[in-house]
Amino acid sequence: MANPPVSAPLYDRISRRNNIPRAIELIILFLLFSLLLYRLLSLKDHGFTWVLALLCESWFTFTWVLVISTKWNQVEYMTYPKRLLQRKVELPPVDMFVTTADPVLEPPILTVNTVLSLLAVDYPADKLACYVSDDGASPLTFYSLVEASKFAKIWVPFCKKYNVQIRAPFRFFSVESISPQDVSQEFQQEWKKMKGEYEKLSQKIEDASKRSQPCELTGDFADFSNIQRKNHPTIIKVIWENKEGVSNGVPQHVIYISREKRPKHPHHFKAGAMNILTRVSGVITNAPFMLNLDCDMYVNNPQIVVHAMCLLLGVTNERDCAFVQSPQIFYDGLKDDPFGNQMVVLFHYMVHGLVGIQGPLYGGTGCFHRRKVIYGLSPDDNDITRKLSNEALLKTFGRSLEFTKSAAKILSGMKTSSIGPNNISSCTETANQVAGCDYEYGSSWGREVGWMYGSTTEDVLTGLTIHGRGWKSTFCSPNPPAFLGCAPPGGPATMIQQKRWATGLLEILFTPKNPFILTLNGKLQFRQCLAYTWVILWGLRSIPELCYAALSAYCLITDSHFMPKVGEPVIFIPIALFTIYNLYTLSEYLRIGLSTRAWWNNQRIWRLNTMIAWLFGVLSVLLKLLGLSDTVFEVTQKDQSTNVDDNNVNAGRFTFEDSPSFVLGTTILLVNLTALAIGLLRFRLVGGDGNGSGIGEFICSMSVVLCFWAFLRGLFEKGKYGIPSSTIYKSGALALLFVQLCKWV
Ligand SMILES: O=c1ccn([C@@H]2O[C@H](COP(=O)(O)OP(=O)(O)O[C@H]3O[C@H](CO)[C@@H](O)[C@H](O)[C@H]3O)[C@@H](O)[C@H]2O)c(=O)[nH]1
Ligand SMILES: [Mn+2]
Repeated sequence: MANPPVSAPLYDRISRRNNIPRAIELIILFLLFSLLLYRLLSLKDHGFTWVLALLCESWFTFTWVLVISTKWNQVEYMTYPKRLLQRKVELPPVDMFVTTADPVLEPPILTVNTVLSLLAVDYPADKLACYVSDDGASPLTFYSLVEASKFAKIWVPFCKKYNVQIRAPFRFFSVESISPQDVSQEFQQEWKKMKGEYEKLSQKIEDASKRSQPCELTGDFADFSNIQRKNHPTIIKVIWENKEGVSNGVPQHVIYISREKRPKHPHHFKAGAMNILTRVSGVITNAPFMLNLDCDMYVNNPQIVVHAMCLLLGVTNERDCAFVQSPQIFYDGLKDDPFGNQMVVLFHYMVHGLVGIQGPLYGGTGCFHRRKVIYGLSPDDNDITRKLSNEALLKTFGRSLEFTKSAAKILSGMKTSSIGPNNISSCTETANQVAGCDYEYGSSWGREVGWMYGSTTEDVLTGLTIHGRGWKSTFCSPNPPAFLGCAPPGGPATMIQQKRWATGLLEILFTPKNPFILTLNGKLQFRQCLAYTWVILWGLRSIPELCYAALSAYCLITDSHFMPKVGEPVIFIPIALFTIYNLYTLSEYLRIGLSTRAWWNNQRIWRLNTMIAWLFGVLSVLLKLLGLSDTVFEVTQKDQSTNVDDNNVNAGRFTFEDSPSFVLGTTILLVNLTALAIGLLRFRLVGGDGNGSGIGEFICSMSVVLCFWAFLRGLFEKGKYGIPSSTIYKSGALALLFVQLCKWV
């Protein structure tokens, strides 16, 4: 095949055809409106149940409008890295960031693998630097990285020589667990050697983690002695510095940062860590592009940096590409997604819909940023010079002259072709200064520049701010997938994560950067605003869903109804809605090759997430608004492999613990079980007179019970798969209370 001309585009933007889904979505909307109309017209003949049902259904309809708008034009990007390489242009430098926060919840071997996979990407090594932020201030993490960097010196050349695809060794050796047969003798030998070396490395880290200290805290480790995790000075360590230029294709620098922490200073969780990474790298390498990864997400496609560059460099107008987001895809996903945390469908339809509006949300990991965008630039900033005055720079970026100089370079678009000072130690003093916990006071960090503060989903807030300034973003989903991460392993961990998301998203509503303000006063597009609204109101959806679940139970208990009766022709509306909606969501799964089982699991788990985790999210935002407690970023537990547990047999099973979330869940289940029992008993004794509860209420309560199937099983199980008896007692009492209340009302 002839080479494409040098002017061939670096990417294509392709619209998906989705006329049939659109039509079905509109039918569902029509049915929803009909239901609302019916409620309104018959409101005066019914009591508060009707009003409550009307309110809930209005909210569902509102949500559905947001969904339709978001999914309307779905767009994909195709990138052509070969064309970029053919152009023989000089590729720009990239600073790569990794965040980790807790050596127990986030085993260092994971961080090590993420870093190794980054160091081995296919990109000119002299353009790359890697910075690791450790909010755990853990000597174990530092030790692991030091050991890993030694291994990197053989691992990176090995990957590049044989062009291996998976460059995170733990995956490479588990996917290809036996030495490959159909390859050269030489490769087989090196493969064995490499496997041995990697095993040594993991053993070292494993052993170190069992000791109270990984090694003696002297020399390079002295900074870690006598420190507390939440109270210590900045620790910056140059793990690896390539003074004599690049050798063996290993990137220039690997730098470890544990920012200063003091009990009285807010540290803003991950957003704070990202800002420190930005500033420290700013004074050292100051690359115009930055890639950020969570510690639990490794590079799965070594070409990804070049793919991203196709977009970042390929757009004719920079405003079309403030950042390049890759999808979150997870390795070792359990079959049929029992915890509903792989989010494949969400990404496939909703996110691609966003891609067709103003671009995907920033997802916190797997994202390439333009540094100048992070520095607060707008696409049509005309008065750059005003921003570049010394005074303005110091006010915005803080008191470090060196840093403001580096920021000025970025803002004025000065090219930095290769990176770094030749000697990092010359800038460690500045680096320490900008990593200090009082550095940001009086500056614009977290408000106008950098990662934004005020939400535990700093990613969405930061992306929203960028879109609000009029930038667009792009999506990069090459094959094989760019990055693979690990999903929370099990019931409680998923709940914690969902709760944090709902909290953080709702917090955004109460910041000056909420999507409505940014649409009115800023440059957020209207439909992008609707999409953001859909996301940030996740938590609030818990209330109508809970009311709806309670409503059907209430009706069964009191022999009343909130659905049309069987005799009425309008019963057709809810039945059609229920059927079409479920078939439609099922088809979304089947169309992308997922199973019916996966659909079923996801439908159920998302009801649980909504009713339980999101409600607690709403509560924590309420407590914050009332000034009673602040929201925190609870780090999710990571396992290297999600199915080491009990040899896979129990891998997908829900686990429980004694926490308010599970009390709520168990209560909902018990209430609906009781209601069904009461309803059935009455039906058998007195028969239906057509005025009390009917098929509609039964179906609703049955669906709730089906959604809470995991809890139903949990009632009868022991150990971690069983609901603790204390939880059952509390829920039982609450359920009884509910039944009594129903009778009194
Ligand atoms: O004080 C903190 C807390 C967390 N982290 C890091 O933040 C990342 C994400 O934390 P994790 O517990 O894995 O949360 P997830 O819910 O899995 O993260 C998703 O949601 C977050 C909040 O929306 C985003 O920041 C993440 O990128 C996105 O993957 C990890 O690398 C942590 O080490 C810090 O650096 N400092
Ligand atoms: Mn994570």
